[in-house]
Formats: sequence, C-alpha cells, structure tokens
Amino acid sequence: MIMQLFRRGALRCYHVYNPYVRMTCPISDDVTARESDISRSHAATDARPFNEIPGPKSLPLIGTLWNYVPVFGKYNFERLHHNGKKKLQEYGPLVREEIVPGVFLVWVFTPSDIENVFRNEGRYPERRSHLALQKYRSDHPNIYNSGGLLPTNGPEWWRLRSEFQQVLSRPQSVKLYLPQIDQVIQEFIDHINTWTQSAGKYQDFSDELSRLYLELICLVTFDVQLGSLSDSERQKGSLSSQLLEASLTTNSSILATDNGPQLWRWVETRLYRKLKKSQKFMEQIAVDFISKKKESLTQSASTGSDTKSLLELYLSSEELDIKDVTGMAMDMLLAGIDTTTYTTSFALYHLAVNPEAQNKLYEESCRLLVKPSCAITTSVLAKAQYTKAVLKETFRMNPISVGIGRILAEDTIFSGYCVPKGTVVVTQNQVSCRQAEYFTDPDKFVPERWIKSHPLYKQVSPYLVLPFGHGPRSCIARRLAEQNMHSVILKLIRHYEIGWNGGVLDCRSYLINKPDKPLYLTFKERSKVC
Ligand code: HEM
Repeated sequence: MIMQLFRRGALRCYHVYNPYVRMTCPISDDVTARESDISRSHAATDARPFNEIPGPKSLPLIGTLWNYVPVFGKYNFERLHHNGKKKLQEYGPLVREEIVPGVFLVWVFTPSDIENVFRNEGRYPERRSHLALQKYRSDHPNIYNSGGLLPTNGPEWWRLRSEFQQVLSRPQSVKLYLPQIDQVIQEFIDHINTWTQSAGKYQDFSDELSRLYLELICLVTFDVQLGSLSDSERQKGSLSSQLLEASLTTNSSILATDNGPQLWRWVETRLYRKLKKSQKFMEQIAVDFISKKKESLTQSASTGSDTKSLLELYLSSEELDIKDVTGMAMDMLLAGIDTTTYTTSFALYHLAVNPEAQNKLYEESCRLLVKPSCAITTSVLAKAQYTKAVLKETFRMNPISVGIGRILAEDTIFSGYCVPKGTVVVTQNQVSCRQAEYFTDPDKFVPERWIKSHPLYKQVSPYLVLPFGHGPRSCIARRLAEQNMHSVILKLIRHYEIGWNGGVLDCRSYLINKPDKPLYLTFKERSKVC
C-alpha cells in the first residue's frame, strides 16, 4: 500500500514545497526518544508535549497518507492550500502530521510561529530537495564542483551562497540591466499586438510570458539575447523552445525523484533519464555561453565593477571557478522562469478581473511613463508605488511557493507546544495570508492595503507575506525578480487594457503553485480604447 502511494506521488506532501524546502523529515525513530527529552526539558514550562499537538489521525503502517487517497481521502496532493485551510479549520494554528509512521511534519500558520521557524533555522538553513539533480551534478565533476545552490546544504552551500549573493543582491548589479530589460519588454509589448491578431478568444498567454522571462533570465545569466519571441525561435526545435522544454522537464522531474523509492540512485529510471537528457542539453548551452564570455573577458580590458555584468563579476571572482558559475547559471535557469511567469500570470489575472485596480495602475503608468514609448528607469521604478502594491497583493493572494520549510536546529516552542530539534516545520504562505484575523476581506484583491498613506493600510506582521522566504536561505534573486516583474506589469498596463475570458483562477501545487487554468487574457491597445 505504501509503495503504491509512493508510486502515485502520495508522499509528495512533505516535499511539495520544493524547490525551496528540505522536505523529507530527518526524524524517525529518533523523534520518540527526543520527544521524552523535550518533555523533560520543558517540564518546568507550561509548554505541552509534541505528541499532544493536534492533527490528522495516523494509522499503523500508512500514517496519515490514507487522507490523501483520491476520492476517499479528504486531502488532495494537487491542492495543498486547500488541505492547509482544512487543517487549520479542523485542528487550529499548529498541526502535527505523521505522514508515514515516524516521519513528522509540523504546519504553522500564525505570524509568531512563522517567526520562530526562522529564528531556529541554524547557521546553515537546510533543505532536502533536487536530490536527483544533485546526483547528476556530482556524477559530472568535469562540469560542476558540487550540487549548486538549490540542492546543497551545509558549509558548501554557504561558500557558494556568500559569493553569489555579494553580486546578485547588489542593487547596482541588478539596475545595470534595466535598459536592456526595458528593450526586451518593449519588444514583448509590440509582439502582443501580433499575438492578439492571430490568437483566438481562448488562447493561453502563459507561453508568451514564459518566453519573455526566458529572454530576461538569459540576458542576466549569459549576457545574451536569444530572441525567444521571434518567429524563428517560436519553432519547436529552436534553442529557446528547447531550453524552455528542458527546464520544464527537469523541474517536473524533481518531485517525483525526490519522493518515492529512489531507484534512480542505482539504476537509470525513465524519469532520471529524462532529467539527465534535459540537463545535458541545458548545460551544453550554459558551458558554451560561459566559455565564450570567459574568452572574451581575457581578450578585453577590464572595466570597473559598477559596469560589469553579473556573469563578468562571477567570472572575475577569485573565490569562484567556472564550474561554480556553470552550476549557478543552471540554477538560475531552473528557478527563474516558472516562478516569474506564474506570479505575473496571477498579477495580470487579478488586474483583469479588478478593473478599478487596473485603472489606478494605468493612471500611475501614465504619470511615470508620460509617453507609452518612455523607458523604465530606476527613478520610474522608485516611484511606482501602486505597481509594487499590486505585486505585493498578488504575493499575498497567490504566493507561488506553497510554504517555506525548515529543519529545526533547536528545540522550539510553537503555539505552546514543544517541537524537537530536527523536525521539519513548514509554513503555509497562502493560507496564512488569507486569514481574516490578519487581513480585512482576505479574498479580495486590494493593493491599497499596502500603501501607507491609504485609509485601507493596516500594519501586519512582517512574517505573514514572505513569498521569497526569509533569512540567509531566502531567494537569492529577489531584487532581480521584482525588478523584472514591476517593469513588465507597469509597461504592459501602460499599453494595453487587459480582460479575462476564463473562470476563477486558482492554483495547483506542482513543484510550485501553478495557475490551474490556461491564461485566457485579452488585450486592447490603450490608444485604440480612448
Ligand atoms: C516570483 C519570483 C520568485 C519567487 C517568488 C521566488 C521564491 C523563492 C523562495 C521561496 C526560495 C526559497 C527561500 C527559502 O527557503 O527561504 C527561493 C530560492 C531560490 N531562488 Fe527564487 N524566487 C523567484 C525568482 C527567482 C529567480 C528569477 C531566480 C534566478 C534568476 C531565483 C533563484 C533562486 C535560487 C538559486 C534559490 C536558492 C537559494 C539558496 O538555496 O540559497 N528565484 N526562491
């Protein structure tokens, strides 16, 4: 039975927040022993023991998995936010789940518990994900030094993280790209015109967004423009089509290889072969672009660090070598396309079904970009208050990361219960952010709630809306991702009035939260509307 559930992906639930959390609980037999230590060590406090935390009933051999059996079970693996809401309603703000016997997960929902998760994540916050990718990379030491940022834990993770973030988190390095980003977005805007003419009423816009974000990521990762939106690149066998396909294939292999029996460690399973093939393709492109860049750097005179691209800065770092840079480039391709595509999809959906918000954004875009052809600059973005509120409200309503998981580095008290060190504790981004306790009309899209001077503004805990995670292991590319999405949303609304032809958009929990329907958006050129 357990094996069947494994095969059907039923164990996903404790990995499902991949790629961003360590999901398999490291505690098994150990926990019971630790539980009694904890009970003793906290005897002097009022905290209650771990095994009294409420949660779904666990059965011998199958734990709580029976709740996820299709039709019969009350939870659905593809709708983790619905499960989370049900758990919160039924058991309260702290839920313990014995997903298989001896393997525990603790779900937290309140801001103070979420804060506690991050306060107890230790020096090297850990995740356990992308295991097959890690194996692939360690089997190819000629190309990679280690698993790269996404799967690696411990001191090696920190070695990479500290070097890459010095560059990627520097405002100057990210701002440097704005003129090129603006140019790509302008091409995209022009392309929408052609797209709307050829698209029927029901044409999925997601593919267009994926191509845009692939283009933007490659610009930053390799200093190249692929021309992903051009007619030739839209053909099936083109470089951009193959790159999109390969990154999607890798990402969709992650959950299934992280979960279930890890036969791929010994034999090349069908899924592992798919991952391997797609990685081989992506890395061939990465190695080619990076080597060419390195060569051109050795031939040209060195410029100041403020004008160097990210790739140039990485390649000139004494602490990194070309293999580290290749690993990082691959991680950027894997983590940078779907995340921004899905978030922008949700933002555009909310704007389309909330014309009042869209009008306000349009007004802001006209103020900041006096002519539609005006470029996005750092000063435009600095003043784009409503645009930022739109994105933040999108993150509150539809965070693409279901939750953030950490393995507790210390015994910790959550909502009055002791939770032992080593337990996997997971937040529930969307569920927490839609609680009426913290947000008025939580299911309504109200960007004004984030504008300090607005009457609807209300201060909330900074631990509630955490779409990029928090602390040293949070998203390394947040600045870049936000810059890209603010620019896209602002410029798009400056040019087009957007409408919606689909039903209510919710999400499915795959590797990250993906819109559960095609993106049936309509575009009317503003100049033709007025
Ligand atoms: C909507 C956009 C994005 C969202 C919401 C997002 C969210 C996240 C989250 C939640 C994490 C894990 C944080 C944690 O565990 O505390 C993460 C990690 C990461 N993200 Fe993003 N991300 C986005 C875009 C990007 C982009 C554009 C890139 C690359 C160009 C990127 C690269 C990474 C990498 C490499 C990590 C692993 C960092 C580490 O383990 O040290 N992300 N992201």
